[in-house]
Amino acid sequence: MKAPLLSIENLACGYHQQAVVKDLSLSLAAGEIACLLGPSGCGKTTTLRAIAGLEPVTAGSIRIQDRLVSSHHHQMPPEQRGLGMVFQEHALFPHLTVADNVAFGLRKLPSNEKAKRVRECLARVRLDDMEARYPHELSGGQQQRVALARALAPRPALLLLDEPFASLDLDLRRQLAQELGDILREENVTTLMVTHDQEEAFALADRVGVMRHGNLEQWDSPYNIYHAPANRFVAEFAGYGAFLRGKVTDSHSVQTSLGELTGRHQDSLLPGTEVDVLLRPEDIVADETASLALPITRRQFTGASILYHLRVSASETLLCQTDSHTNVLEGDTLHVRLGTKHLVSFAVNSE
Ligand SMILES: Nc1ncnc2c1ncn2[C@@H]1O[C@H](COP(=O)(O)OP(=O)(O)OP(=O)(O)O)[C@@H](O)[C@H]1O
Repeated sequence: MKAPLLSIENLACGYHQQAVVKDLSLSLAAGEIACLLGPSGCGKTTTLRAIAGLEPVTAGSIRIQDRLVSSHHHQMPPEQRGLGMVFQEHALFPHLTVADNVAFGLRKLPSNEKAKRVRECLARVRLDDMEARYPHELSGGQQQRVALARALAPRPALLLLDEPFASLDLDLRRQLAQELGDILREENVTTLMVTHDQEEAFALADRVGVMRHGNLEQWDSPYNIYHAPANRFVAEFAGYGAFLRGKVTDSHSVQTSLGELTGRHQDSLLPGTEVDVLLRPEDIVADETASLALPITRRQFTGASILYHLRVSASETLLCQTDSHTNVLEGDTLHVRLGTKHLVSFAVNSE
């Protein structure tokens, strides 16, 4: 089997004797795009900084292209790791033009090749007409594109992006995130990116890592993170959803207050086990002919769809997503049926 481009084994690192990243292992194949997600302070940036060689490692190892770059006993300097980086506050050189900023990492190339690569990278990020401008003459989004072009120019083995669009407004962020996917795939550059935005991660990544308290809870495809979450934390963190209490009846069903839910269980749970079943908004289907009618406690109109919060009991609320023409108002009831295709259930009180 081909060696992964990035391989991290049992990584631990932190600050001032305090462990921030604990026993983290993952691998990334060449050309793959991966996103790290997780609540603020869970160690995403620290992981990226350790890969970049900016933080020492207290245990475990990091390999890039099968070369050991970090372990407790060995730390290769950042500039020898073959990385491109765009970090949150990654300032461009203010006294250099856009073209000179992008050319910065290409000092070893002959000048005609350098100029060609600069033009190519600026075209990739759609800034080909801005070569002569200075950073202060660009918008925030354009500056981030230049930072990306600069990081891509030397054809890094691995690109590390730490919330590159965090400072931009939501519309621009979404647009750039979409373009970023195209740019990365055209350049065929292996990428590890930190983001707060789960939708951005799902849209962009081949692989998503969900972190909590310095641990990597799951490293998987976006589909599996969403539909087969490893635990309750991942289920709640990645995407909308609600839990409904029930009791396992057999390998294909759970009895709940709303009737029997059927589908294959993700894990083997013994009959009689009390569980919380994860129901995503698309598992609850609005259907005027359905006999089940639940009161609407909240209605979130997003333009393309509406997310209804439906009261099941004092402690249970379900979410139902419909197209935005379903014009039922808060306080009314919505007729729904349960449309689960598989069961994601966690034993009550499980982590
Ligand atoms: N230079 C530092 N010195 C000491 N502690 C630090 C330092 N940098 C980060 N930390 C601490 O390490 C923990 C992890 O921080 P990190 O920046 O990796 O989190 P994160 O998941 O990237 O968070 P965010 O999403 O808010 O950027 C936090 O508790 C933070 O306070």
